[in-house]
Amino acid sequence: MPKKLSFTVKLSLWAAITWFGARIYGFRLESLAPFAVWICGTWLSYFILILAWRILGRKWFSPLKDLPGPKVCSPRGFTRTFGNIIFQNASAIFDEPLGTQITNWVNSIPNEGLLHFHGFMGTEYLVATSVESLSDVLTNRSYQFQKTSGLRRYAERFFGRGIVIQEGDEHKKNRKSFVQVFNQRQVDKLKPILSSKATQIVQHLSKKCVRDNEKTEKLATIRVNEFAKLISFDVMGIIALGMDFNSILDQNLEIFDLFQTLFASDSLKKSHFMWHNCAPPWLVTMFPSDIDRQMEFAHEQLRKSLQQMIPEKLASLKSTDLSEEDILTQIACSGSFTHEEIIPQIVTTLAAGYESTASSLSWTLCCLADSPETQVNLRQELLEAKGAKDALDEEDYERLPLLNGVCNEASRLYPTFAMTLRKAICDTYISGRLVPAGTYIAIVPRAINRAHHLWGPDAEQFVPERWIDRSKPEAPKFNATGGASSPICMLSFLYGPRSCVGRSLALAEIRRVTARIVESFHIQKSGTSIPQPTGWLSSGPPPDLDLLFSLVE
Ligand code: HEM
Repeated sequence: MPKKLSFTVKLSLWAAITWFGARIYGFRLESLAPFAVWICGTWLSYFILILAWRILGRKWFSPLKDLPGPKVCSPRGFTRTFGNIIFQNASAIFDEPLGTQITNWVNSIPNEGLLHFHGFMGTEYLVATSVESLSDVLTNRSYQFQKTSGLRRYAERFFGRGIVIQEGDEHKKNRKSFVQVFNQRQVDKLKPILSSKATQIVQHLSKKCVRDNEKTEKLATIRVNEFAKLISFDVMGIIALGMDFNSILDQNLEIFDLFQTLFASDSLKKSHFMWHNCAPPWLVTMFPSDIDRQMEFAHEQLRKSLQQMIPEKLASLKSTDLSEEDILTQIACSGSFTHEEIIPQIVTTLAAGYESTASSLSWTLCCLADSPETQVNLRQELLEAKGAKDALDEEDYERLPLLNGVCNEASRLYPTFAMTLRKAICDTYISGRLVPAGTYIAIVPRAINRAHHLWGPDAEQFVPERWIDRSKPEAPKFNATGGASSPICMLSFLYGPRSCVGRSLALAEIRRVTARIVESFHIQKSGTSIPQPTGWLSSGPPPDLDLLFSLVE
């Protein structure tokens, strides 16, 4: 079967079908109604032929058809047979919570590193499930797999052309500059700023506890995801732009709302993205929705502010001799980008870091609320490390085994980017298997992070201990792979040349805020269990989830 029908072949096919349609329906017609029947009939024939070609052709002739995979699951609300033929397992791609079906397949279908399934109109998907297949997609041949055109179009329209959606040589070149901006020395310089922000958060929470409940227990109900977003917004302001928005103190909330409009990933955004992904671009442009307008407005406002800030930053730098640590300054001074290129890079970085860090922090606090024993042990670890000091040293946060275990385990169980898709741009190989160009590869951090064959039978439970090496009981230390055979088994930040450049920074922030909160508060659930993740691209706890914070005496 040919890999791709060229445009000329498609056009000839279309012309032939139209001609046949005309022969069948058209030549005997005299009025307008039959003419409409002719048009519809022609297109229906065309549609059925393409459908049969795409669905049955791919099913019968696919070189991947012998790979194990799931049976077709019936999409809800559609007549079984018709729905099955058209949609097949497409619901696995837009699942809620994202990646749940694929996680079940990975844990229930025996395979040797690759699962295979068909999606909408017979589109072929592979799921990489072993260290070898993941290494091929994410490191060895990473530039042969690109992000989907739907995602790139969407991100470019609303965030601009930043590193997250760049491919090939353009990505390689810009990645080098980003790696320099986010290097360890740079992150180390930002750590004291993160610590002082964490202190401010705790002071604010303490006041809230007293304010909310003066008479009885000092208890406050915190809408955890909302709260984490304010923290993340303030921290992104500091690290990306060099300014503290102080939204945690109710300042600059109008800029926070712009961030929310642009970057928040809720269920409305999911349908918005699905529409942008599935409908032809001209149709999307022709019928702009309210969300389109709001996001474009927010993007424009952010762009204008950045446009104003860049020359000011560069001018102030001449006098301060490059002492500022924020990403905007660093990118502006790297000399790798023009003024116009800096803006989309910054907006994309904000998009990549804002919601993801907020969700990871929320999940860490939720997991601790669900595991009171871990909370007590962690408080103990923090108290012992602090000893007679006023506060932990910066190195303590990176060293303490349970603190690191808790943060890594929460982010393993609840990866904020639960699934991402790639498309093979040429014929290539994964685990020695030929993969034809055009095949989609589902990289599913939720499934890999919870895979029993990689993490053991307790893969779906919260076990911070797996990250602690107790081979020397008197000196337990952090185990960077969590007991898995390779670091690639923990995919929350992905792996290889397209992995998260902000990983160290995000973890440094989460550690500091978590440690300061656990030192000062007991965290309790308000319901009976931890809820399921919600959201489109990044999955966080439901927006209305409350946690109860009470002051530690
Ligand atoms: C816990 C928080 C975070 C998580 C879970 C996370 C996760 C990820 C993941 C999974 C990717 C790869 C996306 C893909 O290719 O499909 C990514 C890319 C990226 N992240 Fe993060 N991220 C976090 C925080 C941050 C922060 C704080 C920043 C910056 C301040 C940041 C900047 C970036 C950038 C620039 C990329 C694009 C890298 C590239 O394409 O080469 N991230 N992140």
